[in-house]
Parts: sequence; structure tokens; C-alpha cells
Amino acid sequence: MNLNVNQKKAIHYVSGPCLILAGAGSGKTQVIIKKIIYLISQCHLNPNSIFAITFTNKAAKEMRNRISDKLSHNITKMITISTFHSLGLRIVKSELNALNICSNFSIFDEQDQITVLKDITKKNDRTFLKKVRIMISNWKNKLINSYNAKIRAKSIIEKKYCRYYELYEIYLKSCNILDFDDLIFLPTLLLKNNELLREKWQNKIKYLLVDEYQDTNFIQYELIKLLSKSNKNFTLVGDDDQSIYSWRGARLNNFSLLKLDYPELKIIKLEHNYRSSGRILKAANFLIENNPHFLQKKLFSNLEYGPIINIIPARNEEEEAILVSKKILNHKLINSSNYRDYSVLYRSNYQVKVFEKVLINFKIPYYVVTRSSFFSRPEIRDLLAYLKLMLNSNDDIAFLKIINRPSRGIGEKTLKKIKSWSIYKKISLFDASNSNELKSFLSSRSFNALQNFIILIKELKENIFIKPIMVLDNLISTIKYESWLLKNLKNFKLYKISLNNMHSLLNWISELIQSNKNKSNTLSDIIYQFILHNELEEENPEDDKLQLMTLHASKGLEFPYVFMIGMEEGILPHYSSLNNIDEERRLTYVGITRAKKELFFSYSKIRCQYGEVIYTVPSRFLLELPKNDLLWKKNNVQKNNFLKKI
Ligand SMILES: Nc1ncnc2c1ncn2[C@@H]1O[C@H](COP(=O)(O)OP(=O)(O)OP(=O)(O)O)[C@@H](O)[C@H]1O
Repeated sequence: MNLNVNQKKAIHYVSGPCLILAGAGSGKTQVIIKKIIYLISQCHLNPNSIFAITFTNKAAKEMRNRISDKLSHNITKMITISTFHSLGLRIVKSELNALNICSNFSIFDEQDQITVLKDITKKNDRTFLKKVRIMISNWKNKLINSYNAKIRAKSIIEKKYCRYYELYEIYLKSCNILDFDDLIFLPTLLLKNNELLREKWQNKIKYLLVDEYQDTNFIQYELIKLLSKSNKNFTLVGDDDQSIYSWRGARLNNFSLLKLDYPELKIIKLEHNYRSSGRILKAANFLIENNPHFLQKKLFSNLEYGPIINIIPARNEEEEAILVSKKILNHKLINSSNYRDYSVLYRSNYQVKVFEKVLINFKIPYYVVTRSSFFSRPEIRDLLAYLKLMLNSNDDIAFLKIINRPSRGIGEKTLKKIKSWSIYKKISLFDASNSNELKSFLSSRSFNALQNFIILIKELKENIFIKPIMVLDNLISTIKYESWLLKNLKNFKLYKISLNNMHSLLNWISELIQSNKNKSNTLSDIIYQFILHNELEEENPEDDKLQLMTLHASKGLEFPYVFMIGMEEGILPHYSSLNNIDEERRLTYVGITRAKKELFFSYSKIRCQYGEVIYTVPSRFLLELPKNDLLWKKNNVQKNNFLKKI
């Protein structure tokens, strides 16, 4: 592949801060990979001193694989390629003393956080608990601890939330637990306040590369600055038109800040798109021109102009699914293509349900890309909780998760007494359960059940570092987990899936232990990675299936034929984001630029939402596209003649 002039410039510019403003499909992944190879082979940088940050673990893995095609496996292994969270975890593990954290710390995921917040707030309303979790997360992502949050709080309500934050912090500290946000919050705070450690890390990192810069938030930008302060040798790659995570704190402002903080910043634009036909790019350019820009850029393509963009109107959601399915079947027949060449993209997860029903009827093999990862399955969460408790007996949430899985006859009353005792004695639930003094408060049956559990964990713990697989095998058979699953699931197929999952987990741990034989702390590292690995499920690319996914999930992917469904006001743009139309437009732009050869839109005249039938109007974004490149199919539906009821 011949690199274009700007791609070469972007790779060869290594003497100062560099921003690559890379349009969709302009080969940014290629450029980052080639730049890393260039830094090692031409600039003779030690691979140990190159750090690349990607948005997902999957992207990190892919990048590593592609580099190892060009460099030896040993050299590739020395390069740090990780997400912000994994890099943060590495800093935390190296600086335990400075952070005052014990080495056996656990990591909380979102579900664990909610469980703790339920206890702290004494409320059982999930929406409320999620809100508190997000508020705490937002504080941490702005580098604000509970003390400072309290000082800034004005209203009584704000003060109340700050109190929750404070109690949450105390809880985590006492149990030696970090949450996801801490993995960036703690290292950033540490490097900001500790000059010696800051210098140590700055000396370690001779070159920093960050992919998907448009999705960085406040704290991530701070961390980038802290890590690269002394040599300012970094390359950030991003596209302001593809920033779709403001709801997670991503800030487009990070582009403008860069120019202010680094006046010497070199900006290189990649505008040559190698993915999409001319017509698709024209539509994308037309649409995104309606947004404000950090710097103007216009994508161009040398590929053929391509067929007209079809807009398929439907009378209702079911008809929309039928028309799209029929179109796919016809199109596939005419073009001798495969199902895997097609993708259906939508704004919200609930839109897929009606499609699934129709696809099954039409016998179209399909795959829904979901965010529920392998690690969120109940049996996997159970086994990981057992492991977490063996490694950190202060992890009360792991304790609560498994104390009655499988059921041991330890009911709510007993748990309440254990909790009271642990609060009174200021010890963990595990230590409270291990205390003989508890005997007088419990029935002998409950006390014995509890003791058996404690003995089990203690015995397993003895060998966990030496023979983890044997310990897990023992655990599963001792607690009769499989027969409990069968009884609980009441469905043989689900039971089989669960067994397979457990088998995969054991194999996975065993492989990871083998490949990390000489490293210390292997098991806890493996568990940390499992907890951080909360990404989209992967489908075997060999499977010939139509892929359905949200627009967010489609980022970074490409398909020959793309169907964007539900192109209606209220759906896209989504009614909850009407105050952020620019981001909804960017989301539409991301969808359009996934298509290589052909693009289709569909919308439905009537839609059922929350049990109510509503009449819709076509999305404003359809009306922003170049008219002559669109073909509105007829379906007795006049595009401007809808009742607007949203
Ligand atoms: N110089 C080049 N010549 C030919 N093809 C190229 C060149 N650079 C990149 N490509 C191809 O362009 C396509 C898009 O590249 P890539 O996936 O890296 O884009 P991207 O910038 O990451 O896109 P997006 O941000 O939209 O996900 C790939 O198929 C890649 O092989």
C-alpha cells in the first residue's frame, strides 16, 4: 500500500507535539502503527519507552497484532499498548506505597458500585443509584475528590450527594478497593502532586501516542499533559466529527486546549478517504458541514461515485423491518454478496427487537452486537467473586455476591447481624463472619453454615497462587455449583451454555498463567484484566451473518452495505439529546461513513414508544443530505405530511 503525502508527513513528524486530524476512513490506524514502527526502526527509540493509548482493549490487541506482523514478537511485547484504564492500573500497581494502597486491592465494576451505593444511600431506586454513581464518576473525571466537591457544593441537595461521595470514598478505602474511575483519577492526582514520580514517568515515556483523541475527557487530557510534560513528544490522533461520547465526559474542547497549551503544535490533516464511494462521502460532507468545526476538513475519495442512496419509508416498525429484510435478500441475490457484507445500524438498543422477529421469519442469519460481555454473565461473575474474595478478604461486595451462591441457608437476618457486627468492630464481613463472638447472635445452623463457608475460602486460598486451576475445579465440585446451576436455570440449554462459559474461563486463566509464567502477581493481574475487559462481544468473522448494532458500537468498523434504520425525529436525533443536536449529527455521520459501497436509510411513519403510538416525521438529517443523491421510495407516505407529536 502506498502512503499518501499527508500520511507520510504524519508518520515522520516526531520532533514535538503533533495532532493528526484524521477523517473517517483516512487510514489513521495504519498511520499509528507505521509511526510506532518508524520510531523503533528509524528513530531507534527503545520499544520500552513507547506508549500507545487506544480507546478499547480490542483496538489495543489489534494494534499489537498488526505491529507484530512487521516487528519481532519480542520487540512488540516491549511496547506499551493499552487503554487509559490499563495504563492507570499499571501506574497504580507501580506506585502502591505512594498511593497508600495494599497490593491485594480489588477493582469494582458498575454493578458493584451500585450495590455499595444502595447501602450508603439506603435507597433501592436503581435510577437514583445510577445518578449518584454518575455524579461520583463525573467528580472523579474532573479530578475533584469528595472534600473539594463538598467545598464547592451550594444547595442542600448537592451537599447530600457530596456526603454520599465521601461515604463511598471511605468505604472503598477501608475495603482496599478501587473503582474504574480511580484507575485514572488516582494516578493523575499522584503525578500532579508528586514531582519525583512525575519525572520518573516522564523519563519512562519517550513517545506517547493516543488514538481516538476526540473521545478523551478532562482527566485523560490532564494525564496526557502530565506524562508528556518534559519532552512534549506525542502524537494524538482524532476526528472532531466523530466525537460521540460527550455523555461520558468526552470534550471537544480538548482540541482547542491543545492549541493553547502547545503553541508549537503541528497539525496534519488526513482527508483522503479510502473507504467509501464518492456519493456516500458527499452525503457525509454535506451533513457534517452543518456542525461547527475545530478546523475545516473535507474528505475526498478516488473511488467510483456509486449508486444512489435509497430512503425506504414504512407505515410502521414491523413494515420497516420487513422492507429492509426484503431489500437485503434481493440485494444479496443480485450482487452475489454475503450476509456479513451488510449491517443494520440504529440509535437505540430497543429498535432491534422488532427486526429480530422479522429476520427469524425470513430465515436471515444475523448477529446482534451487544455490550454484555462474557464477564458480565452470572456464572463468570460468581467465579470471579470467589477469586476476588480469596485474594482480598476485605472485598465485602464479593463476599455478599457469593455468600448464598449456591444457597447455604444464610438468610437476610443472618446477613444483617454479620453487617452490624462488622460495623461495630470496624472489620470486613469476612472477618466478622470469622469471629467466634458472632456465635451468640446466630442460630447454630446459620453459624455452622457461615463457618463452613469461611473454612472453604481459607482452604482454597492456601493454594490459589500455586495451583489456581485446581483450586477453581475444587471449588466448583465442593460447592456443587453445577447441580445448583441446573436447578436454578431450569433450562438445559442455558445450563450447557453456562458450563461452556465456565470451561472457557478456566482454559483462559490457565493459558494466561502459562504465558506469564515468570511474572509475579499473575493471578490478580489476570482478574484485573478480566474486570477491565467489558467490551463488545466479538463474532467469528468467518460466520456469514448480517450484523446489527447501535451507531455507537459501529465506530471504527466498515461494511460494504449499510442500512441506517429509524431515521426519524425523536429517534435520530434522539428526543433526549435535542439539546445536543451536533453530537446526534456526528453520530449520523459515523453511521454514514461506515458504508463502503452502498447506503440505505429507512424510517417508519408510526412508532410505538413506551406503550404509546406516535406519528413521526423523517429525521432532519435526511433533509440535510444532497437532494440529487437521494431516492425517496414511494410507500403512500408523503415525506412532509406527518403529524408531529413528539
Ligand atoms: N494509503 C492508503 N492506500 C490505500 N488504502 C488505504 C491507505 N490508507 C488506508 N487505507 C485503507 O483505508 C481503509 C480505512 O482505514 P482505517 O480503518 O485505518 O481508517 P480509520 O481512519 O481508522 O477510519 P475510521 O475513523 O472511520 O474508523 C482501510 O481499509 C485501509 O486499509
